[in-house]
Amino acid sequence: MARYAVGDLQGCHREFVALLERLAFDPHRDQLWLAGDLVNRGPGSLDCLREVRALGDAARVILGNHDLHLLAVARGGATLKRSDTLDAILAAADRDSLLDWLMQQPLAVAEGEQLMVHAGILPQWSLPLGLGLADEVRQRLGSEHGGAFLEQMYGNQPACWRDDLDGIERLRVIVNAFTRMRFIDADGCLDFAAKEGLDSAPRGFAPWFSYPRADDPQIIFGHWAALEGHTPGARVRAEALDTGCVWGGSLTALDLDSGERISVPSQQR
Ligand SMILES: Nc1ncnc2c1ncn2[C@@H]1O[C@H](COP(=O)(O)OP(=O)(O)OP(=O)(O)OP(=O)(O)OC[C@H]2O[C@@H](n3cnc4c(N)ncnc43)[C@H](O)[C@@H]2O)[C@@H](O)[C@H]1O
Repeated sequence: MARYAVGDLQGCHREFVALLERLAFDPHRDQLWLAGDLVNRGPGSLDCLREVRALGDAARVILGNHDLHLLAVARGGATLKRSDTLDAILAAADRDSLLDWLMQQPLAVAEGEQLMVHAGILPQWSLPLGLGLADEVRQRLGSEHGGAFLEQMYGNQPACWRDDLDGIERLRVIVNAFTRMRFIDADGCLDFAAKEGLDSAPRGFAPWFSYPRADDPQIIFGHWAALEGHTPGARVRAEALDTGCVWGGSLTALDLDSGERISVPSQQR
């Protein structure tokens, strides 16, 4: 059995198919972890959703900010943005079953010492605490209050985690850390403005992976395309897998057992 993790698809369906072929991926035998952002910005979001869901138990999926945006538009009253490419999903005959499936996905997946998250994990969250917090969001999304939560999810405040946060403020920090984080300060407060390379760090902020942790999981993440798969200065075991397929880069898989990276070139642009 082979186990692979793949970075952000963002609707890069042709590249996804090419990558699975390249891996000789067999869903009866192998396992595929997907680091979130299956959809948006690329042209094949609907096909990506269908393809991943069809993998059944062979796929382990987490939610990224764009997946949550799709859910917020479909079920939380949020509006589409001009750059969104989600119309085909919203108009699809199987829309509801796809969205029901997506809504059940977690914010984190862990096996042994390996953790997969979309954006990252705050350095002050141990692995068990982080998994518990991710589960709080999963339970809310999967509950009868899931739609109400999606209506309140957007927002940048509070920017800092506190153990005593509760209600929507608590859930919002959890969502933002797991799905939108790039730069944080020494107190673990999130910046939401800088999206590009490491030299775009605001004063007093640094990449989340440059802060040491008390434990040492291997942290597999996507989200940050400008890293181009690299984590210079990391003080944790971090594997950046968003190699910017939708921006003309490549789609990358990490062999979770050997550490080998396998990429196919983007066909976008
Ligand atoms: N709780 C919540 N609150 C608020 N919003 C929420 C939310 N939950 C979900 N959302 C939603 O999240 C969605 C995305 O928000 P945005 O704010 O538009 O997304 P983003 O940070 O740009 O994220 P993205 O995932 O696209 O980043 P990427 O690194 O690929 O691209 C980032 C930049 O990197 C650049 N880039 C890519 N490759 C690069 C490279 N090699 N070098 C330099 N720059 C590169 C790109 O040009 C791009 O500008 C929105 O629809 C929003 O509604």
